[in-house]
Amino acid sequence: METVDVKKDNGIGWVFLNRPDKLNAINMKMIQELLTAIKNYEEDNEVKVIVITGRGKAFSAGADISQFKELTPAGAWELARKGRELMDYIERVPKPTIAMINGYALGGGLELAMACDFRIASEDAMFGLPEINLGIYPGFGGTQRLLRLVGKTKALEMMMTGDRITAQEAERIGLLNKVVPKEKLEEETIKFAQKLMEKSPLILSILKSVVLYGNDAPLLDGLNMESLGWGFVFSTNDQKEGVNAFLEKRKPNFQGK
Ligand SMILES: CCCCC/C=C/C(=O)SCCNC(=O)CCNC(=O)[C@H](O)C(C)(C)COP(=O)(O)OP(=O)(O)OC[C@H]1O[C@@H](n2cnc3c(N)ncnc32)[C@H](O)[C@@H]1OP(=O)(O)O
Repeated sequence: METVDVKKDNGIGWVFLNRPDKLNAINMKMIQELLTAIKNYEEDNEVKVIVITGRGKAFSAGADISQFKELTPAGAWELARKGRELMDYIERVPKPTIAMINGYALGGGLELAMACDFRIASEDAMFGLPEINLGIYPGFGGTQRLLRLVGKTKALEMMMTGDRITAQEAERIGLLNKVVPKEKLEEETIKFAQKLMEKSPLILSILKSVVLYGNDAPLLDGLNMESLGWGFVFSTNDQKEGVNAFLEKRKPNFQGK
């Protein structure tokens, strides 16, 4: 692949945005290659957790602005649609996803990070949705995802001013799970991923789909989905293993079945 590279290591499927000289700006090629990488990891039983990060000094400085110059309305719609489809796919992939944010996460770069389940950032990372300064607005799902993550007040402030915020501020408003020293970013991300890998991948995927369903549904529908899923979990071996392990005072050995 040209714009993305991948590496499998101890249950983690790493995805590297790989246009460091352009601060990993996201073009159509990268959208396609990211989708391929995620789909491959979805099918790969050795991959339990997917981590997306950037090569170089940025996670991603957003959609590639150079492609906007000649964009027709139809082309803009296609780009927005393909980008959104990618973000929606990442959000719904039935494995935990982590954005490991190693620098700027701006515009479409932040939208990509927000499509992941978790965001871990180095303390010098910077965040923002500066699209408004280009006479546009977030189009990879950011208007909706930021709203749900941090609430209307901060979401509108970030989108309407285009101002950047620090990692500390991003953590304070609920955009990040964790901020860590730069030199510990990879180590802390791996630790977090390992914690997830100790759980049942099957139950994690059911849990994820229940939570995502509830994020977009009326409360009663979400609660019903929770109860149904909760019943379904009792048809799995991992539920039996979890309960037996507790009663037998040992660590569970989940098989994802
Ligand atoms: C249709 C669907 C759209 C979906 C909605 C999403 C929209 C977007 O994401 S719009 C883009 C939003 N992002 C930005 O506005 C950030 C733009 N970049 C910057 O402001 C700066 O690059 C910086 C503050 C992030 C870093 O500044 P600095 O350290 O001085 O680095 P350079 O500006 O010299 O950048 C190095 C190199 O990278 C190119 N580049 C950076 N960002 C982008 C980008 N978003 N698109 C295209 N190219 C980008 C920059 O032009 C430099 O390239 P060279 O000039 O060839 O060295």
